[in-house]
Parts: sequence; structure tokens; C-alpha cells
Amino acid sequence: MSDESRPTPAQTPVAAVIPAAGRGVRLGPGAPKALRALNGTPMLIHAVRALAASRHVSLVVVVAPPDGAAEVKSLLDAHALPERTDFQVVPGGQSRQESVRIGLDALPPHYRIVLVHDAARPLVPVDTVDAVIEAVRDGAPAVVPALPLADTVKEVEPAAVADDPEPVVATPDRARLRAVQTPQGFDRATLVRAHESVTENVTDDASMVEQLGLPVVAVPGHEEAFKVTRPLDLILAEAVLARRRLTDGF
Ligand SMILES: Nc1ccn([C@@H]2O[C@H](COP(=O)(O)OP(=O)(O)OP(=O)(O)O)[C@@H](O)[C@H]2O)c(=O)n1
Ligand SMILES: C[C@](O)(CO)[C@H](O)COP(=O)(O)O
Repeated sequence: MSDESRPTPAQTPVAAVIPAAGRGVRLGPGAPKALRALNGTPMLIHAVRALAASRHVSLVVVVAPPDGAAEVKSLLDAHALPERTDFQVVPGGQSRQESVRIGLDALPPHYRIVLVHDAARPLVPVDTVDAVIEAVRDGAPAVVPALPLADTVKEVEPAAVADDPEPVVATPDRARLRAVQTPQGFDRATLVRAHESVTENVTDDASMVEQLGLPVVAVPGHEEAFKVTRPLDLILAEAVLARRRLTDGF
């Protein structure tokens, strides 16, 4: 591609990878978490719509449960989704990290900005998605949406037996801590390099970029981008949807 025809940073197309292959063990017995319903619609469909609501996102790759790719394809076909966005489904892996890597491998080469968004965060507002994209387009190699903590945090010596008392060893300064959400946004080449180089288990993608010694920046997250992890989170998510229906009409 000549320099003249190369997209400017503001036009750089954005793809989203949605890891949705988890079991949802902490949610309790039932279907894989991403396929469970929130107000009658699968959580995954809410998450896909949340990302596709951004006019900057032109491809969404859903990483389905390993044996659930056909079911996820049918779900995407059965629900109304924006026509300007392309959708693709790939079967996922044994860990979130592996599922994200599989999703990254499926991206066509011209996508140079990628978002990674948990299917388990179905209610992220589009303004949060766009804030992450804008920060990547402005040149940050990795961007996380983040919120200050409401609780005081203690570092403990983890107990060998669940529910045994745990000695507290430190109280970090809460003012310097943030709870990190998704979508996390990346320069695609940086994220690919991070996934190739970091082999130990991590809980988010940005920490792999940190391990490369590259800067990661935080932009404001949103309370409604919380992760559906335990049964109470399902109730909260349905309450948020009910409030949106009253105030926004959808
Ligand atoms: N092998 C895996 C494991 C997790 N995920 C995805 O990573 C996101 C965040 O993971 P988490 O909330 O921990 O989901 P689960 O792994 O499903 O939950 P649990 O740990 O309770 O089983 C979810 O969208 C989940 O589907 C994935 O794509 N592939
Ligand atoms: C990626 C993440 O949502 C950022 O907060 C989180 O780390 C996922 O954690 P989990 O271990 O998959 O629950």
C-alpha cells in the first residue's frame, strides 16, 4: 500500500475479539456463561451489540466455547445486529489467554487496532468503547478502562485451606489502585508480540504488554461495564437492563 492510500490513524479500522469460551464456574451449574440469558437475550449477544454499537468497530470475532461454534453462529444469525459490522466465530481454548490468541489469529491483516472484550461484560456503554479506541488512535500501544476502588484493599498471606483466617501483610494506598475492565485496546502488532512472548498465566491482556516494558494507559471505565461473575451479578445486570428500558426505551 502506498503512503497516500494508507488509512490515517483516525480511519484505522478497528476489530474486536470477544472471548466467550469460558464455562462460568463461579456462576454455578448451567450453560456456558456467555450463552446464559439476560432478560431473555444471551449475554454474548448483549456484549456483541455493545461493541458493534461503536461506529469505529467494523469486525467482531467471537471466540465460542470449544464445542459451541455452530450454536454461536446460529445465535448471531438469529439476532438483529448492525449491518455495517462483519461477524466471525472461532472455537476457543482452555484458558482466556488461549482464547484471545485464537481470536487474534483469525483477524485479517489490515486490522491494526484491536479491542479485546469479555463476553462476561455485556453492558459496557459505547462511550467507554469509543474512549478506548480514541486513546489507541492517539498513539497508546495499550489502553485499559479503569475505575477507582470503593473498598480498602489488603494484601494477605493466602490460606492453604479455603475460609481459614488469612494474615494481613499490607494495605496498599487505594488512591494508586484501579479496577480494570474491558474492552482493552491495543496496537495489534504489540498485542500479537505480547501473546507470543509471555507464556505464564495472566488475568488480562494489558499485563502482557506491561511485561514487554511498553506503556499501558488507563482511561475512565464505567460502573455498568462490570463483569458478570457470580449469581448476584446476573440480578444486577438485569436491573441495569430494566432501568435502560425505562429511561432509554431499549
Ligand atoms: N477458556 C476460556 C475462559 C474464559 N474465556 C472468557 O474470558 C472472559 C472472562 O473470563 P471469566 O469471567 O473468568 O469467565 P469464565 O472463565 O467463564 O468464568 P469462571 O472462571 O467462573 O469459570 C469471559 O468472557 C469468558 O468467556 C474464554 O474465552 N476462554
Ligand atoms: C480481563 C478482566 O476482565 C479485567 O478485569 C479480568 O482480569 C478477567 O478475569 P477472570 O480471571 O477471567 O475472571
